[in-house]
Amino acid sequence: MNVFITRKLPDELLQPLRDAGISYTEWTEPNRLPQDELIRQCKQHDAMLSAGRIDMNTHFLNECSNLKLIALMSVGYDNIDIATATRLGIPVSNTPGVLSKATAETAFLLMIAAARKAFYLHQRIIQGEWHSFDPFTDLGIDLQGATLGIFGLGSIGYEMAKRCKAAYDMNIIYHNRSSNKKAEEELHATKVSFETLLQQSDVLSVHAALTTETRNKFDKAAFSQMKKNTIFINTARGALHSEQDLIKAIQTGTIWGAGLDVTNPEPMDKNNPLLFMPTVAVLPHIGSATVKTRYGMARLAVDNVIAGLRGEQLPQIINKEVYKQ
Ligand SMILES: NC(=O)C1=CN([C@@H]2O[C@H](COP(=O)(O)OP(=O)(O)OC[C@H]3O[C@@H](n4cnc5c(N)ncnc54)[C@H](O)[C@@H]3O)[C@@H](O)[C@H]2O)C=CC1
Ligand SMILES: O=C(O)C(=O)CO
Repeated sequence: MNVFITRKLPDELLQPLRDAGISYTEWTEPNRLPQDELIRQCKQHDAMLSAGRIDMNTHFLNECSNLKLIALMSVGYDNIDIATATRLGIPVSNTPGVLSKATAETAFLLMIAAARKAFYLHQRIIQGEWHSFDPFTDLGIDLQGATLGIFGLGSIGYEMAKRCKAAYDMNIIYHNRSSNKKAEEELHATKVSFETLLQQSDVLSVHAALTTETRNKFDKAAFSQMKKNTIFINTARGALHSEQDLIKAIQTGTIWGAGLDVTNPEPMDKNNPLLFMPTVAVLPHIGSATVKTRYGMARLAVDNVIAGLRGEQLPQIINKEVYKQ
């Protein structure tokens, strides 16, 4: 039994594979894995461990229907055609939970950075402009007691809400498909309509998966309903917001600013106007990038590979239906 791993992982994380008698090939090149090479590799392997965002479209899956499983090292699975994987009988797993705290901390960091223009001021210092800051006009905004609106109150949204409540006693409102009783009881969170979320949030933090329903959810119409002081945070997926509409909303003062860990496309162009706006903070999709979290994700992915190659049900299966066919 063997597995193709799309990126080099620390050797100690692969010991369980060796112990289980599973051999592996890692993609060690610094450049991104081209799809024809991915297909060539996957045709020669029984499983694939996807460490990094790779487009697993219908063509790829049809070509690689030999795979006994695909283990993603991410919680999001918008980059794989799950319906086709299911039709072909390929179980797909992800890594929920282990990355929730680290990703929420990234959202929290971006919120403060945008509120206090931190990334912009850092750039000014590098440019030798320590005194560029006007102490009466270049001020930030306070977060104490502000209203935090969460779009998609699942695992990461809950951790973000918990941090905002503890640090700033923020009032929590959320819009979700179902009620989150834990957040309502512990954080006094209130479920609201999408319109109320837009109209009442001082900070609006996006934590829902990218689906056909959520794509472009935050567009001109949405930004125009927000408050002038709203900070828009997105650590979910860049395609949930319209970048052009966000740029206009900030340039025209419709909203205050934004904190983005995800963009569309990734990487973001180095001349993107968002990178030069005082009230915007951008990070290169590092939500889960801490040692403990990344190791936890890799361990879960490896456990899924071992279970799948032993013919067992994957511990973190996305497409359970695959076992019912
Ligand atoms: N920036 C980063 O590095 C990371 C980004 N992510 C992104 O964060 C997303 C969320 O992750 P988790 O919190 O673990 O997922 P989750 O499944 O625990 O939470 C997502 C929540 O969004 C809700 N939701 C989905 N569609 C909705 C809609 N149309 N309207 C309202 N609510 C909706 C769901 O009901 C659920 O409660 C992932 O799908 C991924 O795209 C996840 C980890 C790291
Ligand atoms: O897990 C995810 O969905 C990510 O975006 C990367 O950790």
